[in-house]
Amino acid sequence: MLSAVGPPVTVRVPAKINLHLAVGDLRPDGYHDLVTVFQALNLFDEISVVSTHTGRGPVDRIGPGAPGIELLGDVTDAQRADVPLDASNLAWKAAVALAEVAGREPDVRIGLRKSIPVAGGMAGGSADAAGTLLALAALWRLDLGREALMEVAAGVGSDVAFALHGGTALGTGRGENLVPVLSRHTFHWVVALQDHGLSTPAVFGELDRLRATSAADTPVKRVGSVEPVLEAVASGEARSLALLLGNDLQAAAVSMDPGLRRTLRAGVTAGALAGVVSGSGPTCVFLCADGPSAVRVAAELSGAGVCRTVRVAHGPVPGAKVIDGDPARPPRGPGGPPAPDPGPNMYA
Ligand SMILES: C[C@](O)(CO)[C@H](O)COP(=O)(O)OP(=O)(O)OC[C@H]1O[C@@H](n2ccc(N)nc2=O)[C@H](O)[C@@H]1O
Ligand SMILES: Nc1ncnc2c1ncn2[C@@H]1O[C@H](COP(=O)(O)OP(=O)(O)OP(=O)(O)O)[C@@H](O)[C@H]1O
Repeated sequence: MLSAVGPPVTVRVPAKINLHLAVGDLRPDGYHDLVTVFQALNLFDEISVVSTHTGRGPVDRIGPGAPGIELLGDVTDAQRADVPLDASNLAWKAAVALAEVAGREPDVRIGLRKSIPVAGGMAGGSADAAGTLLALAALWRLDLGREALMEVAAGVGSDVAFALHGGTALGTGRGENLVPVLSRHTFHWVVALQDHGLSTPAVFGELDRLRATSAADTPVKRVGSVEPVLEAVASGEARSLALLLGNDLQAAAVSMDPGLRRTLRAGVTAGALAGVVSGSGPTCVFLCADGPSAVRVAAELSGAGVCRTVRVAHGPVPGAKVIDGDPARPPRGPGGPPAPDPGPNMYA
C-alpha cells in the first residue's frame, strides 16, 4: 500500500514485442543500430506515484512515505529477487531525469504492480520508466509536450519511448526514433514466459561474438528488409506476417539458452502460425490465426513443459495511459473514464 501525501496518479503501460529486429554492428558508444517493428500487447504493468512532499518543511526521508520505490500487488519471489528497489530501478532513473527537466526534487514514492516478465525481452523496466514519466508529468502538472517527454524517455533507455508511444511503430537508431506504423487490425499472440531472464547487454554481446567467430561461408543469418513486414502489418493478414517474423537476437538468445529451440518448436506444433524470440529473450511469442486459435495453442503449450507460464494476448494496444488520479481529469467511476481492459488470460 502506497502511503504518502496526496492521492496517487496511476498509469498503465503495455509490454512490447518486436515483430522484426535487425541489429547492425556494434557502435563506438556500445550500442547497436536497430531497425525494428515494435508492437504493444495487452500485458501491462501499473505504476502509481504519490508526492512525499508535505509542503510543511523538508521532505521526510524515513518511513513508509519516504521517497523511493516499492512493489505492489501479488509480488512473486522472482520479482522480489530481481527487481532492484534502489536508484538503479529504471522507474527511479526516469523520476530523476524528469525532476531534473522540471527543476525540482524527485520527492515521490513510486509503486510498481508488475505483470510484464522481468528480464524477459518485453521491456518491463522500460514500461515502468515510461509510466513513471507520464504519471509524474500529471502529478506535477508539467506543461511538457509529447515530444519533450519522448526525449526524456529516450535518454532513460532505448525501449522507453516506445512504451509511451504504444501501437505498432518502426524504431530506428537505438530503437528510440519512432514512426507509427499503419495497423488497424488486431493480431493474436501466445506469450511463453520462462522462469529465468536473459541480460540484454549479454545477448547483444553474444550476437557480436557469434558474428565475429562464424566462418565466412556460413555467416550468422540476418533478417530480411523491413518493408514486407510493414505491408503485412497494414494488411492485417496474420498468415503473411507469420512468414516474416524475424529477430537477429534470436540466434544469440538460443545460443545462451538452447532450450528455447524446443519452446519455439512446441508453439508451432501446438498450432501457432509462427514463433519468434521477443527482443533479447527468453520470452517467445507465437502468432496465431485468430483469438480462439490462440486460446487452443496456449492450452496445449502450457502442458508441454517448455516454459513457466503461457499467456494469451493481443496487439496493438495504446501506449502508456493515465488510468486513475489525474489531477486534470474526473475520477474513475460513473461519469468518469471507463475501467481498463482486464488484460490477457493467464494459464498457470
Ligand atoms: C532488445 C530490445 O528490447 C529491442 O527492442 C532493445 O534494444 C533493448 O532496449 P533496452 O533494454 O531499453 O536497452 P538499454 O537499457 O538502452 O541498453 C541496455 C544495453 O543493451 C545493449 N543495447 C541496447 C540497445 C541497442 N540498440 N543496442 C545495444 O547494444 C547495450 O549493451 C546497452 O548497454
Ligand atoms: N522497473 C524495473 N522492472 C524490472 N527490472 C528492472 C527495473 N528496473 C531495473 N531493472 C533491472 O533491469 C533488468 C532488465 O529488466 P527488464 O524487465 O526491463 O528486462 P527486459 O524486459 O529484458 O528489457 P528489454 O526488453 O527492454 O531489453 C532486470 O534484471 C533488473 O535487474
